[in-house]
Amino acid sequence: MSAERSEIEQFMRGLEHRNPHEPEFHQAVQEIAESVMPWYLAHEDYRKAQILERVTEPDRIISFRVSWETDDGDIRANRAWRVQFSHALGPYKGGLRFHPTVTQSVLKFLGFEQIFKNSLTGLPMGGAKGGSNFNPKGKSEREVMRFCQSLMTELYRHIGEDVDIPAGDIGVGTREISFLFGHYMRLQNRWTGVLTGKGCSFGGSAVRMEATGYGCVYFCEHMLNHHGEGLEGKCIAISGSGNVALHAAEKAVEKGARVVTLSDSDGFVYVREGLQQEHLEFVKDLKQNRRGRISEFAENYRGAEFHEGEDPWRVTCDIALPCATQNELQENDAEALIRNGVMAVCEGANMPLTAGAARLFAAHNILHAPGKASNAGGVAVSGLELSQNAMRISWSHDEVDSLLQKIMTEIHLSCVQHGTSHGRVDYVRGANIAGFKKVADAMLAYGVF
Ligand SMILES: NC(=O)C1=CN([C@@H]2O[C@H](COP(=O)(O)OP(=O)(O)OC[C@H]3O[C@@H](n4cnc5c(N)ncnc54)[C@H](O)[C@@H]3O)[C@@H](O)[C@H]2O)C=CC1
Ligand SMILES: O=C(O)CCC(=O)C(=O)O
Repeated sequence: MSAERSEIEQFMRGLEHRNPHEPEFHQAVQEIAESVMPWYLAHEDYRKAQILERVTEPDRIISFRVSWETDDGDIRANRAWRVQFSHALGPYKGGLRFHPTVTQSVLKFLGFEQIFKNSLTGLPMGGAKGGSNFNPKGKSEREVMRFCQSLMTELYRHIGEDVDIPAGDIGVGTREISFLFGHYMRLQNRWTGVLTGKGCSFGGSAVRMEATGYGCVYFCEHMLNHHGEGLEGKCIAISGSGNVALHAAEKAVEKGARVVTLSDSDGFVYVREGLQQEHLEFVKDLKQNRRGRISEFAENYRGAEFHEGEDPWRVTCDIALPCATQNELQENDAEALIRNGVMAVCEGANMPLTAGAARLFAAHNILHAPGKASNAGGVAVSGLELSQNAMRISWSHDEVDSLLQKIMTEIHLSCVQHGTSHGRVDYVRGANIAGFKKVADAMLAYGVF
């Protein structure tokens, strides 16, 4: 066994022992450890300062009960967390997720990834994530409002514009951010940019809603261009039908690609001719306002097929954009995509590939952009929202979009710079080393911290 391999195994054994029953967190750390270990071992100062051991231990985890009342007057209790992982590069920053699958392990993996993603944006932001096992599906507007207000009644003590600035994620969109923000103001009696993803008429930034999906397509285009290819005419399979999936689809269609799928947890829709803007508007209204299922799209449009209980990875495509959730694309899905000729996989979601699927793509030289690089556009525009709030100004759509494009270009360059060997770019390694190095240097500069 090589020295590197045995260091990784020894490090992971210790981490698993200290953090039992947290498989998602182990997976996210293992990916970073595999990428950075050779470089880490070559730098005695980082090793001596125990950077890897310290950066995998959250600064703190706040866990609390959220009690709320249903419309029928019944009392419910959920569990919520805020994982403040690292503020080495700036105030804690990262979304809130409301979904029944939320656990401490899921939020630790997301908070950990957020440290390096935020580092890649070049903006001064640390890494955090939070959320609750609350399921918004089937809840009335008033129930969601009462839940958000109860959650903020505890969370407000732990956040602040220079301390920790939450935002949205799965199950938390503009509606939820508005309820949370309104309640924060009531509790604190002051207006401050303590959350991002706010409505544009009350301190939100232009393009924040679109930024993750648009940024993912900008990154994908750079990755293709760098390898002598382009987006125009490419067939794209997208999973999910939420904020990230729909805006990725919108930008890809605008750039002349043929987007053939969208999905939710019930199944996927397939449109051979490619989705049009009119279809995307229908799904936006369906998901954001009517809160319906993707199958309703197929019921309303001839030529759209609904595949119940399946994910979209068996359709023939050039590019796959997984934009739903973690570990949604597994080894057998990767095999099917490779068999069908996929050339690039660009992650809109956080850690949507299992480790086995990622290994298969690497072994077949398929271009693979990890979420911490390709979906960083969302948090980057959140960073720009913070700047606008601090300056009490609003930038136009075009101003923010051009800054977003610039940031995605820089992130792509960082991946190329740190991930190229023998003429091939390993985007996973490049993103991990580029993101990690800045955090490690800051920790070193702070001394014992
Ligand atoms: N909203 C943002 O700005 C950012 C989001 N992300 C990531 O993108 C992904 C999607 O987030 P959003 O679009 O914001 O959330 P959303 O709540 O708007 O949409 C989530 C989508 O994923 C699907 N989904 C969720 N759980 C699923 C499951 N178990 N099986 C199949 N489908 C499932 C839902 O049906 C929905 O279509 C997540 O991984 C999130 O962490 C990453 C960066 C920023
Ligand atoms: O905008 C933000 O602060 C966080 C976005 C997020 O949660 C993510 O990048 O996964």
